[in-house]
Amino acid sequence: MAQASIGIIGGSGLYKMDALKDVEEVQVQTPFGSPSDALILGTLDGTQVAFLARHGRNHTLLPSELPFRANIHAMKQLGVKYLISASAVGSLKEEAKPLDMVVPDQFIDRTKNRVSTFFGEGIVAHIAFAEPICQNLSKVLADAIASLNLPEVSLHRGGIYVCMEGPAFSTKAESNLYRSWGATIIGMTNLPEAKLAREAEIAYATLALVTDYDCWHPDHDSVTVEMVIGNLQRNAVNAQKVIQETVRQLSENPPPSDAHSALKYAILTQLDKAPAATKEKLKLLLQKYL
Ligand SMILES: CSC[C@H]1O[C@H](OP(=O)(O)O)[C@H](O)[C@@H]1O
Ligand SMILES: Nc1ncnc2[nH]cnc12
Repeated sequence: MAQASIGIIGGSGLYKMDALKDVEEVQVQTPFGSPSDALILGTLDGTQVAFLARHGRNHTLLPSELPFRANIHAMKQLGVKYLISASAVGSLKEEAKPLDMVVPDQFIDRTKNRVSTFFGEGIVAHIAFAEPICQNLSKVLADAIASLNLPEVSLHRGGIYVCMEGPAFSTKAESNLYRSWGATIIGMTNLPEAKLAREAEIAYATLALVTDYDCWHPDHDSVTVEMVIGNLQRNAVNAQKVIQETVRQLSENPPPSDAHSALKYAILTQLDKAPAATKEKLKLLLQKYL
């Protein structure tokens, strides 16, 4: 199978990368089922990347229905070491305006119904997640945004992404609660993905594209799908430029990442005593440690 060390997951409104060349669709099968869609392999300025539409290319999957494990496992099978997630988010702070870009560094988990580990069935692992997003990859991403000087787009380095279950948007009481916690943005997808990427020893960073002020702002209408997709489409060209520039910088100077050895001290179970079937299922993640 063709390989790519850089992966891109496109969220709501970002279902393809227009600048990809030499495109090849790959149907990847995993021990955790099928990914959200075929992965699209192609080159960006000569660098091989793998792209996946998180909700499927026709947006047919709810956040709670996303096959997060299959998506990350598929990226791992293709050799991905750096994963950039482009996602629509609501803003919980006045200064993060629609069309702005946030590169968050923390999460708060408000999901209820997500499987966010590859482990279990006889093999126990606890990854460190105090720093849930790779800071070195985030720096490359944020520097790429800054270097483009995009008109009318402010960059916010760092911030807390609240990951809610959905699919309904928040109540005003919830939105104000998250504001009182100091959170910056809200979405429904990035936290399980970041956990699984860490377990798969893939560096993960979020390019959060602000589409709305959720429902707390007295001077702005409450979020609707129309608002999210409308603003995302207005920003899609910028988002793709950012991804292209990030890929260019990563290919020239791939940074070290603690994520690349995340399982080193995380596995509790003595692997020589672990069930053979589970070892086989997790072979791709564990092979370094067997
Ligand atoms: C279409 S509005 C809500 C939807 O948009 C965000 O998706 P993604 O993170 O994949 O860009 C949000 O998380 C919800 O899934
Ligand atoms: N306000 C919001 N809440 C949750 N997910 C979102 N995605 C985009 N805007 C959002």
